[in-house]
Order: sequence, then C-alpha cells, then structure tokens
Amino acid sequence: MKLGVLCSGGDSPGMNAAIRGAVLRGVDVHGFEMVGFMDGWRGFHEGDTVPLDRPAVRGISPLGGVMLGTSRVPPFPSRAGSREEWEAFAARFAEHGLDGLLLIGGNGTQTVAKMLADRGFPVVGLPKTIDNDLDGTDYTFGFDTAVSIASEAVDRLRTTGESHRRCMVLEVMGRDAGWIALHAGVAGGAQLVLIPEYPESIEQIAAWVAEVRDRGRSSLVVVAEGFRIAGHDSSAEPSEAVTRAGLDGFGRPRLGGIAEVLAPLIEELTGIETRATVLGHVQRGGSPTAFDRVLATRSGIAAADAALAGAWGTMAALQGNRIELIPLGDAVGRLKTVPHERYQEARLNFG
Ligand SMILES: Nc1ncnc2c1ncn2[C@@H]1O[C@H](COP(=O)(O)OP(=O)(O)O)[C@@H](O)[C@H]1O
Ligand SMILES: O=P(O)(O)OC[C@H]1O[C@](O)(COP(=O)(O)O)[C@@H](O)[C@@H]1O
Ligand SMILES: [Mg+2]
Repeated sequence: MKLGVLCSGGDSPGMNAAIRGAVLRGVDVHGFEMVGFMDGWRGFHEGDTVPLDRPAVRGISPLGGVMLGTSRVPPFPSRAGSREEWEAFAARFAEHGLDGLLLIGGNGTQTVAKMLADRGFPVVGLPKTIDNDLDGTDYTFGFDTAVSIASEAVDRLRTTGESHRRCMVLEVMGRDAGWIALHAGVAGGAQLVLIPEYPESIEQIAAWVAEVRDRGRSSLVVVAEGFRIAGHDSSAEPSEAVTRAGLDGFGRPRLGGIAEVLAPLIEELTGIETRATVLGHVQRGGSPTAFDRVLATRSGIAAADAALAGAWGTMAALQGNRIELIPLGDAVGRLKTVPHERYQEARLNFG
C-alpha cells in the first residue's frame, strides 16, 4: 500500500510525533510505502513530496513545528470544488499512486477529509489543533503544550502586575472556542477568563476588576482572541471580534487585538492602570509536552492501523484513554466549544 501524509491548517505541537507514529507502524510493521506532501495541499498540487521511512522520522518527536510544513492552501480553487476541479483532483491522486491519505489537521482539514471520503477517496483523519475545538475527540495534541505556555505567561504576568498594582490582560489564541483561555486561566488562578462562547459587558468586566482591587489584589484577565464584548443591554448584539489587517491563507480575517481594546476601557472605567499582552504564536512554537507527544504518537499508530484495515472515512479520536476510529461525520459540522457549566464553574469566582 502507498500511503500519503498531508498536514493542513495551523501547526500544532505534536505533529512530528504523529508522523513518526504513523511511519513506524505503517512502514516498519505493515510494510507500507509512505510519502509526505510538503506544505499541505501545495505539495499535493505541485508534486513536492518526501519519502517517509524510519530514518526520515528519527528523533523528531521532541521537535516543535512539523517536518513536512503545513499551510492553509485549499485543496480546490473554489471552496466546494467544481466538477472540473474534482476531476483534476482525482487525476492528481492517481498520478501520486496513492492507495490512501492521512490528513493531519483540525476542523477545517477534517471537513475536507469528509468531503473527500464522501466522494470515495480513501482518507483517514488525524486530529490536531491547539484550539481543542474539534468535536468527537476529548483532546487534540498541541492543546496541552499551548496551555502550559499560556499558564506560564499567566504566572509571569501576575508577579509584575502585582508589583505595580496593575490589571494585566493576557490574550491567548482561540478563534471560536475558549479552551486555551479557560485552562490557562484556571491553572494560573486568573481573576477573569473571557471567551468567545460567552460575551460579557465592559461594565461587568470593570466591576469584577474593581472588586479585585477592593480586596487588595491585582487582576489577571485572560482573554481568548475571539472574545466579543456584550452590549450593556443584554438583548443587544455583542461587538464583532477584533481583527488585524489582512486575511489568512484561507481568506478569513486574522483575529487578534482584543486585549489592546479591553485594557484602556478597563483603565477608563476603574482608574486602575492596565496593560495588555498578546501571546500570539509563542503558544504554537517549541517542543511539545510529553502528554502531546504520547497522544500524537498513539494517534499516528491508530491512523496507520486504520489504513491497513481499510477503515476509510474515519478519524483517530481520543475517547477516554482509548484512541477510537470514529466516522469523520462525528467530528465535523459543529465545533467543540466550552459548555456552559464549564464556564460557570470558573465564572462564579470571577472578581
Ligand atoms: N469548508 C471547507 N471547504 C473547503 N476547504 C476547506 C473548508 N474548511 C477548511 N478548508 C481548507 O482546509 C484548510 C485547513 O482548515 P483550517 O480551518 O485553516 O485549519 P484546521 O484544519 O486546523 O482547522 C483551510 O485553510 C482550507 O484550505
Ligand atoms: O497561523 P495563523 O494563520 O496566524 O492562524 C492563527 C490561528 O491558528 C490557530 O492557532 C489554530 O487554528 P487551527 O487549529 O484552526 O489551524 C488559532 O488559534 C488562530 O486563530
Ligand atoms: Mg480550525
């Protein structure tokens, strides 16, 4: 069997370990020929490939980034793919001589995997994303690493914030889901965690920060990039998410900057000097935690086994302690957002 491996979307610590797991099982145990596509669908379209064998994956589990590169280059020029685009895609798939394709990515990539599986292409999904917003799987590799980096940032901001009696606002990633903010905030004992799922008004935010000051502490606010400020009147629509100039590789607005919007508003309403920090891509860089390496390796092994079994159209999902093959349809179509009770658990102690 010739098995391709392709990464798409933002990188996520653990992707190298996942590739290594798939190759060790696929090549050494099952006797597959394996090939990696460079920079996501760019490598597929342009025929830019590398052979994946045991020497190619030696020592890569502790390494950050991903040896194959990743991108947001789309599989088809038009989103859903026209008839001609699907025909060209099938011809390219055949030219590569593929019997199967492992797609390493988040909700966007797995949506593409499902589109391909629905058309009869032999694909298996391997879930990754620091955002942890992919449904059907308990955790995605990369999330634990991102949370540990973000919670270290919380700890560091707290000491400087307390020395100056300032309110510190830390912005972390999380386009549609606040998992990184929630976990880093809870781990670091943040006074407030603001996430995309649950808009809060600026008056409420300022009231919490003032309460913290009144009991002699300095506030540490963790905010996810996709957070939106609620209107004063609870029936009003929340503000739009704050974006930066330019679009990402898939043509979506780039999020970021909400901390810099919140800080002056908090300062104005409370009189407390406030500073903003945007953590940015530091959260995705560097070596994965041991947890992410293990999860990624096991996911890679399960994906290679799925290929051997011909279990196409599935994704290797973590459910409890086991990696299960679930239908791609159970993973895509809706995001795994923070449930209300998890938010309430933290919110009852805000301020
Ligand atoms: N609904 C879709 N239709 C076609 N292509 C898509 C779709 N969603 C995502 N893609 C492609 O898959 C890529 C990866 O998705 P993205 O959301 O960027 O990352 P992730 O897979 O990590 O969630 C996108 O950049 C885009 O090229
Ligand atoms: O790398 P870029 O294009 O700046 O993307 C930033 C986005 O990627 C992420 O880090 C991860 O998103 P995906 O898992 O969907 O790729 C988001 O948290 C963030 O909004
Ligand atoms: Mg995504």
